[in-house]
Formats: sequence, structure tokens, C-alpha cells
Amino acid sequence: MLRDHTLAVLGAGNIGSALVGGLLRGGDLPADQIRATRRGEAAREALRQRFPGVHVSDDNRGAVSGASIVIISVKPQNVAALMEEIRPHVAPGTLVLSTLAGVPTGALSRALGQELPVVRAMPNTPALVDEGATALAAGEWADESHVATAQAVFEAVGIVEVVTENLMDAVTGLSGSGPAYVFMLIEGLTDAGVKQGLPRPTSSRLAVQTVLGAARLAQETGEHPAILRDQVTTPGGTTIAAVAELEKHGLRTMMIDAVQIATERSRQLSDLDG
Ligand SMILES: NC(=O)C1=CN([C@@H]2O[C@H](COP(=O)(O)OP(=O)(O)OC[C@H]3O[C@@H](n4cnc5c(N)ncnc54)[C@H](OP(=O)(O)O)[C@@H]3O)[C@@H](O)[C@H]2O)C=CC1
Ligand SMILES: O=C(O)[C@@H]1CCC=N1
Repeated sequence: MLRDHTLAVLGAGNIGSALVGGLLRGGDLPADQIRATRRGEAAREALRQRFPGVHVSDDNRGAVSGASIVIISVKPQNVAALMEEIRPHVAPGTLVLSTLAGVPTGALSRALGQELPVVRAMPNTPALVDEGATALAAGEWADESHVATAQAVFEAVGIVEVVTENLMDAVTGLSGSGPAYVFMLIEGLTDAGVKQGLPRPTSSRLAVQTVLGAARLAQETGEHPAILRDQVTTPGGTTIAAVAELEKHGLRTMMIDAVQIATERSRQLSDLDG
């Protein structure tokens, strides 16, 4: 469904380049229908090596001219200047996809000075290995066909959930930032194994596979996590001793508080000018 589109990815860093990679791997779009921008020359050269055939430049205006989909994936502090730069060059009807944390679709339409179809997306870095989790929300002038196109773009790198825009800050706090929490968990488990005498590489491999395996078990069985946890927990055994310790330290409350504070931070980022 993307074959007839020309895509401009403005700010092809972690997230933008993950999308380019996924679209090319999946054969969704030919390389010569993709334009990617970065300011740094060395970074642009790296993109050219990684994605042969993709038009890589620092020319945001040129990238946007004639593009039917424009993905904004710069950091929040760079977006106001970028909007100013491309504003006269975005054609009416261009689908604008934004991965910016916190920034509402209305603020982007206003900054671009048009009633454009804007779809807000919150992907996450596992998109780099096609295991991303993205939530999408339609702005005021985006209809079902725009959301379907956005869905096709982000499904190139993982699963997609469509939500209403008022839930996007919560998504940012949960799955947008979530990989960082899981990496901290992996790091903690690895250190814990090392403390108990395991060689670090062994401990690291066991920790990573435990997280991956548990996630896949939850996904493939669709069981409630409490049931899966019970399956591990032998009466009077090792697991219940550890579970009691985690409960004592308030693991669940810690996660609830962390996601809440990240959600609030996302709301604070709503101002385009920072
Ligand atoms: N990282 C994450 O886990 C997630 C990030 N996001 C959001 O996605 C956005 C991008 O994040 P991420 O990919 O991590 O950030 P990166 O810093 O990796 O990528 C953004 C890139 O934009 C480039 N850039 C900045 N200004 C311009 C400009 N004027 N023209 C062209 N390129 C420009 C920068 O490269 P250079 O300096 O070479 O120009 C930079 O590499 C952010 O807004 C973030 O909130 C959303 C979900 C998850
Ligand atoms: O930390 C951030 O602001 C971005 C948004 C979600 C993940 N990284």
C-alpha cells in the first residue's frame, strides 16, 4: 500500500533510520522513493553506506518537496526551527507523521500553517530489530486512510496500536520509554548473577534470554502474567522467596510511579518551543 508514496524522513537518527531500515527490508518502498536528512556529514555518509539508493542529504526543503509522506523524527529541541524551515515547502494533503514525544498534532499543524493530516506516532527502539511497539493517534485533519498509511509505515518495524491522542503521553511513559526500564532490569539481573558467582558473559546471556523468553511466553500464550508467574513458583521453593523480597521493595509501585512520571514529562514537552 506504500508503493506509490515518496517518503521524507527528517532527522534520520535512531528512530528515523529504524523506519527506513524496516521499510527497505520489508520491500514496502524502493530505496529511490525514500529521502533521509541529517545535519552531520559523517552521519549522512553512514546512512548512505547503510541504505544504498536512499537519497541522503541535509536539505530538508528539498526532501519535503514532492514527498507524499513526511516523517518528523528530530529531537524536540530541533523541531521549531525545522518547522519554520519546511513550512513553505509542504504541499497541501501531505501526510505528516511525527514521532516527537509530547508534541500534539495541533501544534504541528499550526507550526506548518496548514490544515494538514498529521498522525502522531510513539514508536520505541526495538523497532531497530523489527520488534517495535508503536501507538498512533490521528490529528484533526487525518482520516482513516491516513491512519492506515501510517499503520503500514510503522508495521514495517513491529506492532501498531491505534489510540486517541489523549492517551499518547501514557503510551510514551509505558512503551516509548519502556525499553530503558527493561534494559535496567537486564543490567540488574546480570549484576545479581555476577554477585552470586556467575561469569559476567554467562550471566548476561542468561538474563537477556530470560527476559526475551518470558516476553514471548506471555505473548504466545496470552495468559495473565500472574498465572505464568505461578507456574514458576513452587510452594516453599526459591521463586516465592524472591517474589516476597520484590514485593517488600514495592516493584509494582515503582513501575507505576516511573510510568506516571514519564507520562507527566511527556505532557510537559507539549510546547513546540520547549
Ligand atoms: N529514542 C527513542 O527511544 C524514542 C524517541 N522518540 C522521539 O523520536 C524523535 C527522535 O528520537 P531519536 O531517533 O532517538 O533521536 P536521534 O537524536 O537519534 O535522531 C534525531 C536526528 O535528527 C537529526 N537532526 C536534528 N536536527 C535536524 C535538522 N534540522 N535537519 C535534519 N536532521 C536533523 C540529528 O542528526 P544531526 O545532528 O546529524 O542532524 C539526529 O540524529 C524524538 O523527538 C523523540 O522524542 C520516540 C520514541 C522513542
Ligand atoms: O526519552 C524520550 O524523551 C524519548 C521519548 C520516548 C523514548 N525516548
